[in-house]
Amino acid sequence: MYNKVVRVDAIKISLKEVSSLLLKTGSLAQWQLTHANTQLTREHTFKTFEQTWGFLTQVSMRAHLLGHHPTITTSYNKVKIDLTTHDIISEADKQSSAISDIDIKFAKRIEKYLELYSSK
Ligand SMILES: C[C@H](O)[C@H](O)[C@H]1CNC2=NC(N)=NC(=O)C2=N1
Repeated sequence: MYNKVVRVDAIKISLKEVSSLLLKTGSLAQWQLTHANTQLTREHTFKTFEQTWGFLTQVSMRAHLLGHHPTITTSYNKVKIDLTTHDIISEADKQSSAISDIDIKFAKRIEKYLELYSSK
């Protein structure tokens, strides 16, 4: 069981590394780089409303565990998830967010959850 909460610093991931994960052969092939390459976005359509909220419940519980909270947009059986790390100031243009190791870790976990649901 988890009996301690440890705060870890997010580590910025290079655009090159992120892009390699998004390739057709990459583990995040279904994700997109958005918002001027500061966010990872995944869209999915579920067969039913119940499946949608079963999935979102898993995501919300994991977000709470990680202390890392995606922006979630949902309508009936459609879900859009945006992941970014606000705690990193991107050197490029001092944007308020960038993609970190925690976003990659969470995105991979989300792919595992999605394997449990057949899409529409
Ligand atoms: C202090 C707090 O844990 C941090 O600000 C967390 C909160 N949740 C977060 N969620 C996301 N998506 N990005 C963050 O950088 C982030 N930071």
